[in-house]
Amino acid sequence: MTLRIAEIFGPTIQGEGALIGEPTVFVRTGGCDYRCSWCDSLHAVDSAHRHDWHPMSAEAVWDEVERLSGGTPLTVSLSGGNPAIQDFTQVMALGQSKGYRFACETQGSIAKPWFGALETLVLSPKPPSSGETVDWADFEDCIAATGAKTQVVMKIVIFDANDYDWARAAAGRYPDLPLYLQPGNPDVDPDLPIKTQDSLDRMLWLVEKVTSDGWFTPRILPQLHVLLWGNKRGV
Ligand SMILES: C[S@@+](CC[C@H](N)C(=O)[O-])C[C@H]1O[C@@H](n2cnc3c(N)ncnc32)[C@H](O)[C@@H]1O
Ligand SMILES: Nc1nc2[nH]cc(C(=O)O)c2c(=O)[nH]1
Ligand code: SF4
Ligand SMILES: [Mg+2]
Repeated sequence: MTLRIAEIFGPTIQGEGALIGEPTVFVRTGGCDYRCSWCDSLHAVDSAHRHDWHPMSAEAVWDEVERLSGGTPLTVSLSGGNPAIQDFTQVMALGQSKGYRFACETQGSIAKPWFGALETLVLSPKPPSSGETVDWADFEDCIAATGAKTQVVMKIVIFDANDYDWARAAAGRYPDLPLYLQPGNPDVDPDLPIKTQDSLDRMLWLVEKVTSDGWFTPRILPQLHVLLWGNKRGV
């Protein structure tokens, strides 16, 4: 079984959501069934970049994760693109036999049996500003594919008031899923610096909106890696 890999990098810290701050190695797959207008990882989505994606065996992926982590077990973050297009059964079996844990970031459009072996499944349904439309039946198939030990969380990116209203309705559908809100980053060019004050202003806007509405369910977090490194790749 060959995997299409855009990049493997780390150790870094998880910059988003439930596991923020946790040391991790990222495995980023190539290819996505979505085309979000504001995607910050187009190098792993757009087929114009497919020549930079590497076909790798599960063993080769695992060897690289082990090398980067110096053989010390940590949480491996599967992201992309949409990692759910591919089959991580073997990579996870190799890692878990050595005490590594696995988290996966996906939009929730494709369910896979290997979700059942994940420690953490981060579902990030896409709000209207993305230009995509969520199929909630597919989303629920993803939840149903997880196992008893899998922590399932929802992380929603918010660019504007319309996204915010949409997130409230989406959260209402899944009251049992821990919810994380993350302000959208409109400046995703890896060659340009981010506007830090603008990022903080978007974060503040979101915090003030949630608190003034008395909506006390979500946690609001920035993309910590973007604040630290901007849009640099491989961190
Ligand atoms: C690049 S995606 C890859 C995984 C999967 N395709 C997904 O969207 O969940 C990883 C995370 O980055 C978020 N993201 C992508 N572009 C973003 C942006 N411009 N600002 C904030 N978050 C963004 C996504 O919503 C997702 O939670
Ligand atoms: N440090 C760091 N944290 C992240 N959390 C989600 C990421 C992603 O692109 O999936 C990401 C990433 O690319 N880097
Ligand atoms: S689903 Fe994720 S990887 Fe795919 S285009 Fe949207 S943000 Fe990018
Ligand atoms: Mg990212």
